[in-house]
Amino acid sequence: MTELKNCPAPAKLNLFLHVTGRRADGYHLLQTVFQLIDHGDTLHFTLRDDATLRRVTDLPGVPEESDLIIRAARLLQAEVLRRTGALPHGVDIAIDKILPMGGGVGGGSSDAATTLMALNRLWNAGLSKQELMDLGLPLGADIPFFIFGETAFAEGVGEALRPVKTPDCWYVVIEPGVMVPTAAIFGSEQLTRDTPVVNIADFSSHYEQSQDWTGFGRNDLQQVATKLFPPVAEAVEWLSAYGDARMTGSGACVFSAVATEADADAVLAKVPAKWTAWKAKALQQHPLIATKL
Ligand SMILES: C[C@@](CO)(OP(=O)(O)O)[C@H](O)COP(=O)(O)OP(=O)(O)OC[C@H]1O[C@@H](n2ccc(N)nc2=O)[C@H](O)[C@@H]1O
Ligand SMILES: Nc1ncnc2c1ncn2[C@@H]1O[C@H](COP(=O)(O)OP(=O)(O)O)[C@@H](O)[C@H]1O
Repeated sequence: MTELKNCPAPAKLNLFLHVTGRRADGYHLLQTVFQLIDHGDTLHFTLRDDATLRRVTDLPGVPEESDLIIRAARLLQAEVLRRTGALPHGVDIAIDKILPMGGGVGGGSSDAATTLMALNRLWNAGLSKQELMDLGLPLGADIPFFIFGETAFAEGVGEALRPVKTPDCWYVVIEPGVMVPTAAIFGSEQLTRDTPVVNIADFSSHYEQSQDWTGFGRNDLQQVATKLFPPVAEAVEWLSAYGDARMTGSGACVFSAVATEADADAVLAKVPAKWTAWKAKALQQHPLIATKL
């Protein structure tokens, strides 16, 4: 095999996100549910004759060397060299980028996760799922989740994962048009860091009992993000007229659950033209799992 085309890198939504404490190194302890959705980037990998790793698509604002795709590929290439004593082939990586950057939908992390899974296969590197997750974690806390490959209840900084069943619904997602820097949100003095710990059963029973689409818990990062970035507050306020609108991750995207695709279309038809908005269906599994990558 010399190429892998059309590899999906789906987005995630944080259905709730609680900050429950802080580690000694300053990183925040979280509880969250990562929901996979059927909207994302697409990556294409072609082996090269030399050992060079290249991104062949321009991504404005993200230099090739700092792209998480290239950084992930480099990490795996070094790991293969360490294990086998031989440097694997280089690769050209093209990306159809549709996910907003700094949107809280995990685009960069998902791109990196798909890269690790695809190159593990192309290079016959033979790393286990857990080994790939461990390799990806230093690049970004969301990367292990995308490799885990199932909608999950997460703890720690997001790396302690358990599969969880979530509603089989649709989501309307609004991009408020700003990029929210994650560090600024976690670094804010206004952030509350003491939300009581919940159980996975609390989350599951919420959806068994609720008759509407009100979400479980809340996003503790939302209050800080909406104060610092008024367009996020505006999007939450607008979408709240149609359901329980909340921010995903550290923002900026805002989402609301609806029962059907037709319900999503009805809301999308009313979204003000100044915002980009889209619909997505909840997924229980990463689409790459079905292709046995
Ligand atoms: C908030 C979440 C929720 O899924 O996702 P996004 O909204 O970014 O997609 C993640 O926890 C994002 O984790 P990660 O992707 O590692 O964040 P980065 O952008 O690398 O972190 C930038 C900075 O935020 C702080 N940070 C990040 C994560 C965390 N649990 N505690 C922190 O204090 C650290 O200071 C870190 O240096
Ligand atoms: N392949 C990539 N796609 C998107 N962003 C990337 C990528 N590689 C590096 N980045 C950097 O990571 C930052 C966070 O991007 P992203 O993961 O899309 O947002 P979020 O973490 O809010 O979901 C971006 O601002 C960008 O500078």
